[in-house]
Amino acid sequence: MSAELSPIDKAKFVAARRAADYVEDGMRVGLGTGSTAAWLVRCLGEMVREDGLKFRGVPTSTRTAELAREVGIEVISLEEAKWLDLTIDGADEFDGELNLIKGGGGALLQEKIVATASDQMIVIADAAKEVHALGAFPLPVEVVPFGWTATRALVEETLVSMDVMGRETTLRMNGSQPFVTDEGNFILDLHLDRIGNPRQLAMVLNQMPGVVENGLFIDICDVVVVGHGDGRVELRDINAGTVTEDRLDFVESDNLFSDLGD
Ligand SMILES: O=C(CO)[C@H](O)[C@H](O)COP(=O)(O)O
Repeated sequence: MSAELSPIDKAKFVAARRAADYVEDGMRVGLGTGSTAAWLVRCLGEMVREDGLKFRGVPTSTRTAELAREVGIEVISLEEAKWLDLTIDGADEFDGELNLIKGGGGALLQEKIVATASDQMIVIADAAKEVHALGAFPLPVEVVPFGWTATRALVEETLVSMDVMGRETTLRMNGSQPFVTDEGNFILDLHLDRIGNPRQLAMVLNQMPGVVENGLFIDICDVVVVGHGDGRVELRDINAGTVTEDRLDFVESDNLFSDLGD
């Protein structure tokens, strides 16, 4: 029941539920990864089953693909879709220009490919994800396993030369083994505190041998749907500014929210 969910889960839910309204019949939609994106996938599954919504989804991870199929969404590959009307995904941080850090769930590579193959990217996030400057959340960088220690050394040297604050770099682990992405790569997490020039850092990182992709999403996101634990939703549109809506009706909806909370 809704009362058992924490304010943060309610915030994620209302953001996801509001963003689901952007999906229309016939669309090809990129489906993000993470706990907020999982709420979205469940909401969309409900809309497919209960309201007859007809769309096809391109998942950004095996986890999301499994959940999407489970809830009744038609899943296709990006190759089949060719181009997407919309991608809806979570984020670890967003700033005032709607630039993002993503990859906390390790799916940044597929997420960036899918988002940039879309007419529009909508991010769903609880209000705690908003920052003045990106970088408090460790920046994920996907690297090929071959020579990863050399790649890490190069990344660290470059951060020093760019005078980026922080600079500690850790290999993401899954128990005693390195975490392996869906594409078979490793992830370095860059503990930077504050990124002064995210655009420059994103470009520099991607020029290094061994780096596959980084978690900075610059000029990719069009709208952030910000959820609050009391049911309020803010729409931050890169062109239209901020609109606030009271969506307690989502939280109080017995047949949707309470089912999803199980
Ligand atoms: O980038 C991501 C996965 O790679 C997620 O969108 C990000 O980590 C946010 O996750 P959550 O919604 O669980 O807070």
